Order: sequence, then structure tokens, then C-alpha cells
Amino acid sequence: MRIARERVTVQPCATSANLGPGFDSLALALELRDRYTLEVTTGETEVTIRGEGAGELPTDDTNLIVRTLRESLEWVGAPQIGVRLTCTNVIPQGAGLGSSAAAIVGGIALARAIIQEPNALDERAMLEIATSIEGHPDSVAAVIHGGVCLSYMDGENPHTVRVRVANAADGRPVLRPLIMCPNRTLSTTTARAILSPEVRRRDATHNIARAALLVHALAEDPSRLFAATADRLHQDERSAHMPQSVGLVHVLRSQGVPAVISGAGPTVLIPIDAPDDIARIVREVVEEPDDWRLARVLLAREGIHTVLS
Ligand SMILES: Nc1ncnc2c1ncn2[C@@H]1O[C@H](COP(=O)(O)OP(=O)(O)OP(=O)(O)O)[C@@H](O)[C@H]1O
Ligand SMILES: N[C@@H](CCO)C(=O)O
Repeated sequence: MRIARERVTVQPCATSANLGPGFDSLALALELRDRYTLEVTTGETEVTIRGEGAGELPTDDTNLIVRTLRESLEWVGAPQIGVRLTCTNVIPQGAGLGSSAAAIVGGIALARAIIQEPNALDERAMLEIATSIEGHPDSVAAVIHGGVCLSYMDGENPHTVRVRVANAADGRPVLRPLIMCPNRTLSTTTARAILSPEVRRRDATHNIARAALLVHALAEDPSRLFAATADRLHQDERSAHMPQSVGLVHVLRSQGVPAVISGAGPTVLIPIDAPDDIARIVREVVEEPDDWRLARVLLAREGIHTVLS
């Protein structure tokens, strides 16, 4: 397998996984994109990072994008290359908005774009490599495909389908996400370590029904979205690591707002139109409201963008 191109840019999107009951299964793509440019060189690895993670993320071969790029080249039998990578990051890291999924899918897409036979890294292969690195398929599937994805594992093999999302009665998209992001991080590894390996049957039953209802609500009946976003398998169990976020979800839900923890947290997501006085509610509930950023972000209808140059 030959290297056929020497410069390429990819733009992976942020994601919000779980959507309440769909732990490790459901995720939506958000129109908030990092930008990674790769130049093929003959020298040592060079990584320049602007924006989120500048001065913090590694700038050598241990950088997650570079590591994934190299694993993907090896996967297709392509030679290793000298890497000059320039990243402009806007997805906050360790916030529950899929920064690692963006980095992983970004690294695979860079490899795909520079090899002679891009079909060797088609979407199926991308999902397989990305899931093996990330450990679960939900966010990486949404970065690859965009929209809302429902992913599942068949043994070691990940699969994903795009879920149909209806328009509201006024013709606008039902999903008009608002993210509420505190100025603190929670690593997904830490957030997963706190989860008990076993769950109660009644909680499993609850989440099975709600996750199935969520797929129906998105496609057919948005009036069910509040009931369809109730979780019993992970959010409360993680509250020791993000009490403010879980507290905010409870207050909002007590007022009928379908708030959920985004990914492994601590960002809170309201997937549909938020109440007009949402900023006031946040101020009343959280301890340091000035540390919270509220932003409306469009659903990303397309997955990762690749710009050949
Ligand atoms: N743009 C990036 N470049 C290189 N590495 C990154 C980048 N973004 C994230 N990472 C790596 O991923 C880690 C954060 O991933 P983590 O899974 O903990 O949180 P997240 O992906 O932001 O949130 P979630 O998985 O809950 O959606 C960072 O500490 C860093 O190691
Ligand atoms: N499903 C994952 C999302 C974070 O990558 C979790 O909740 O741990």
C-alpha cells in the first residue's frame, strides 16, 4: 500500500453519547468541529496545537491522533511516515463531548486520505478500528456518520445504524441541542471505573424500554422525548464525580425538561428547545454559575469532513 497524498485536513465533530438511557449505544453528532492538518514529512513527529489542549496534550507519537494514524497505516499495511500535524481544537477535552472520539476518528480519516486505496479504510473499517481504541462504539460511530447513531456490538464487531429524526410540527428540526459545560473535566476512564459491573433487573428493564422509546420518539413522536431520556444505569451512579451536573439534571427534569448527562459528563445536554429562562435556572442551581458555558449547537447531519489539499 502506497502513500499517495502529502497534505490533508480533516474536521471531526463533537458528539453527545448515551442521551440518557442509551449507555454505550446512542449518540448524536454536534456541529462543533476540531480541525487537524497532516503534512507527510521525512522527519521527526511535530505536533502544533491551538485552542483546547494547547500546552497540555502530547506533541509526540503518544498524541492520540498520531497514535491512531499510525495504527491505521499499520492496519492497511501502509508504510509509516514522518508526521507534521497542526490541530485547531474547539471540542473541550474530558467534558463529555466526545473529544477522544473526534481525535481517534480524525487519526483514521487522516490515514485514509493519504493512502492510495482509501477503500481499504472504508466506514466499516473505521468503525472497527475506532471502537477498538475507544472501547465502545457510540461516540465514534456518530463522528463517522453524523446525525443520531444507534450502535451495538456483535461479539468484538461493532455495528451502527442512523436513527431517523423527525421535524417538529413547525417544520424545524426536533433536535436543537443546548450544552451546558462546566469549567472542569472528568476523564471517561474515571467515570467508567465507578460504575458497578452488575445492574438490577428492574433498572435494566427501565433503560431497555426508554432507549427503545427514544428511537420511536425521535422518528415519530417527539412528545415522548422527556420519558424517553430517563436513565437509571449510569448518571446517578457517577454523581460523586459530578454532583453539580447530576443535580442540575434532576432540577431540570423535575420541571419537565429532558436534560441528560452528555457522554461521561460533566456537560449537561438538553436535546430539544431549552426553556427561555435556562440561564436563570442554571444560576440558581449550580454553585459557581460563572464557570458554566451555555451554547446552542446544531445537530451535525454529516460525519467527519475530509479536505484534500
Ligand atoms: N484533539 C485531541 N488531540 C489529542 N488527544 C486528544 C484530543 N482530544 C482528546 N484527546 C485525548 O482524549 C482525552 C479525553 O478523552 P475522554 O474520553 O476522557 O473524554 P471525552 O472524550 O472528552 O468525553 P466523553 O468520552 O465523555 O465524550 C484527553 O485527555 C486526551 O488524552
Ligand atoms: N458511553 C460512554 C460515553 C463516553 O465516551 C460512557 O458513558 O462512558
